[in-house]
Amino acid sequence: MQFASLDDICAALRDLTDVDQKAMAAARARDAVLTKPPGALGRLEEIAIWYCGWRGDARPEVTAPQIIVFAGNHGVTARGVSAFPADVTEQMVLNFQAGGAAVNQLARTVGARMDVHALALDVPTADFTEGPAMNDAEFLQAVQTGWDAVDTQADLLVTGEMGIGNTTSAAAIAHALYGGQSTDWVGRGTGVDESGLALKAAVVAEGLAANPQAEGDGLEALRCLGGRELAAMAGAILRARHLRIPVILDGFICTAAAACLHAANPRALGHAMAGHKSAEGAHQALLERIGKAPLLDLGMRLGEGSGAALAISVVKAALACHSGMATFAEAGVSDG
Ligand SMILES: Cc1cc2ncn([C@H]3O[C@H](COP(=O)(O)O)[C@@H](O)[C@H]3O)c2cc1C
Ligand SMILES: O=C(O)c1cccnc1
Repeated sequence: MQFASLDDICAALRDLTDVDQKAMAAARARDAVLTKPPGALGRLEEIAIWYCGWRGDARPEVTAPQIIVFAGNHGVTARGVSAFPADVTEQMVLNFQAGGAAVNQLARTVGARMDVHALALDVPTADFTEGPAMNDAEFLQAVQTGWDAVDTQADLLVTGEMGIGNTTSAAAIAHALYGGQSTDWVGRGTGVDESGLALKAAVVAEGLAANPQAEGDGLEALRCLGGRELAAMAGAILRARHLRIPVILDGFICTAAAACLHAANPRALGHAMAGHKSAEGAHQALLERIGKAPLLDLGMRLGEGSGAALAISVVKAALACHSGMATFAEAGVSDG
């Protein structure tokens, strides 16, 4: 798929594959005869059945998870919204490539392949308090990068991001999609103080005033208030849907990108689970808006795909139990 216009993205959001009901029913039937009291594996059972449905296989394993980290720079950093300088985006890309970031260690721990895509780091997006962050061509190219980055052979996908200033971008998207006050959606990000938080809220309000077309419109919110790495995450999540690859969402920024797809089509995130609840203040509220309950709550607030990377181990474990356990009949255990 080549995205030549915003209409092409709308079409990809409309024509969605769906879960395989037969595989899901078979998985549910298998779950009911495994050697455990009914429901005793809690959410692991729900995860396994959901995964089987998307993979079209009643007894799969997770063997090829992929983590993709997208990086982009944000013009809005000129407003002083981050505790760190914008140069850190590129420096962290080098760190990812050298294997030194937190997400590298988590990827290795859970046996995931990791790819890094730096998107035009030398061309930051426009400051969204002055108009759209990206023009159509820039936006389409970023979405395309995400779409193309997904390994068609992957069986689980995590999208992560690096982009100094992007918690402000994510807050602006949430505010555009769900209203309320800008103060409802801003958080500490890399660690701004009280006055930094107030500045972020003012910048988010200005961003919405400068981009009224973003209000309630998923793709316009992503183009006008997002960044290249957010657009790429959305492109990758949408591609995964077309390939029936289940997705684990990461923290506040990843969830904001995903929420843009959800706003465009409420069915768009059926193949996605929330990996964790970030300590970024508004993440829980954002997850509620897209109807997702997080798997983990470890006080993490890093981004990079780190929380979702860790949650790969939960999904792997759920499928190891579902596909590896003996049934009552096989094990000769009385089924009550
Ligand atoms: C060394 C370092 C590594 C990171 N890895 C992810 N982020 C996270 O922090 C940034 C968002 O916070 P803000 O909006 O306050 O700039 C993003 O790049 C996010 O991925 C990092 C931030 C830093 C400083
Ligand atoms: O929730 C996140 O992903 C997050 C929070 C703060 C800073 N960076 C990322």
